[in-house]
Amino acid sequence: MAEDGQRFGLSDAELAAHRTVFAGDAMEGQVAVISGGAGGIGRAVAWLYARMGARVVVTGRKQEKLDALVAALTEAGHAARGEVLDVRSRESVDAFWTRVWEAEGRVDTLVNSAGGQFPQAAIDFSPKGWDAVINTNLNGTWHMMQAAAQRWRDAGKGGNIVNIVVVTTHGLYGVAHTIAARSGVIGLSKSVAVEWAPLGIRVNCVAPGAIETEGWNVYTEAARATYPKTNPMMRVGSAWDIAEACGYLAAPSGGYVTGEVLTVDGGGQHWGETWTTGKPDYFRTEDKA
Ligand SMILES: CCCCCCC/C=C/C(=O)SCCNC(=O)CCNC(=O)[C@H](O)C(C)(C)COP(=O)(O)OP(=O)(O)OC[C@H]1O[C@@H](n2cnc3c(N)ncnc32)[C@H](O)[C@@H]1OP(=O)(O)O
Ligand SMILES: NC(=O)C1=CN([C@@H]2O[C@H](COP(=O)(O)OP(=O)(O)OC[C@H]3O[C@@H](n4cnc5c(N)ncnc54)[C@H](OP(=O)(O)O)[C@@H]3O)[C@@H](O)[C@H]2O)C=CC1
Repeated sequence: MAEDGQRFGLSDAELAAHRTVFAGDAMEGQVAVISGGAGGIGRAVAWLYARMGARVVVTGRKQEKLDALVAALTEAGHAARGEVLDVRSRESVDAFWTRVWEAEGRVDTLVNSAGGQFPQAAIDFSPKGWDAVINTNLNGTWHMMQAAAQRWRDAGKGGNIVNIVVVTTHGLYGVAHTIAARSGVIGLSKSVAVEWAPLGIRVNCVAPGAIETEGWNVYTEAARATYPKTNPMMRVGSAWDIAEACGYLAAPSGGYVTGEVLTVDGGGQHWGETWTTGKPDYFRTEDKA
């Protein structure tokens, strides 16, 4: 957590009222599972999907965060429940999917938003730190994807998966572990989009740019202050920007889209610099002219 313990992102009240282009029945009668569902992006997805008519099942490691979100959604008249789940444990993931299927009778959409990393020069990564990031972001995402796909195959009915990743088109300084993990998720998603098409399963990724959420507490204030300048729009995005991309992919609007990476970064992959650990002198070419 940052020294200042600052709060970032949208509140439940804001997410409940945020303007949306999606119809209130776009996901009517459907069930959506959202890992990391009480985090900044996952929470926005949960609110949007609930407002589109879906029953939402949110998971994460912290019971109190899930309870608060479920209470807010329920109070607003939406169907929601939360379950503690560490996506790194394959055993827990399988047990979770068995319970959800028994309780809900179906799942239509899985959004993998559980994830994260810490900023550090790659040369200093400890084996434990590397494993934490790879196990959470690559293995955890895979556990959820495969467990969902197996249930869809066994039920003879498809579904769709949205994996929240990171923009991997160029080196992102200070987070090489996560670029390795997310590149794996993107490659995996493209491969299984093909393998699982006969099962009626679509698999896509959303790659956010700098999106203001509580997850930003892991970065220094100085690094965060540069995030608006990482893209040609010269501003950060909100979790709602990512939620609406997930809405497009899960609803019938995304019905002919699979194996795709939808980048929502204000154009940051085309212009801009991101320095999660600060810009080293070596790269300050403007001072060396
Ligand atoms: C295109 C432009 C975009 C730019 C924006 C920035 C890019 C991305 C931003 C985001 O994604 S923000 C939202 C995501 N949220 C987070 O990242 C939250 C913080 N991260 C996590 O919680 C990660 O999931 C985690 C770090 C993998 C958590 O895993 P775990 O719970 O197992 O962690 P720990 O037990 O705390 O640590 C395990 C191990 O990892 C090493 N380590 C952890 N933190 C640091 C650190 N700050 N510095 C160095 N090393 C760290 C360390 O080895 C830990 O072991 P111990 O030393 O504690 O024994
Ligand atoms: N915000 C941004 O600028 C960007 C975000 N992203 C990615 O988007 C995703 C969501 O990030 P965001 O919402 O911003 O971050 P948050 O930190 O707010 O949310 C991440 C959530 O993931 C959950 N989580 C972490 N590890 C595990 C685990 N092992 N098992 C289950 N749940 C876990 C946490 O739940 P709990 O606290 O309960 O453990 C947390 O609620 C992440 O993958 C992130 O890296 C990508 C690019 C930019």
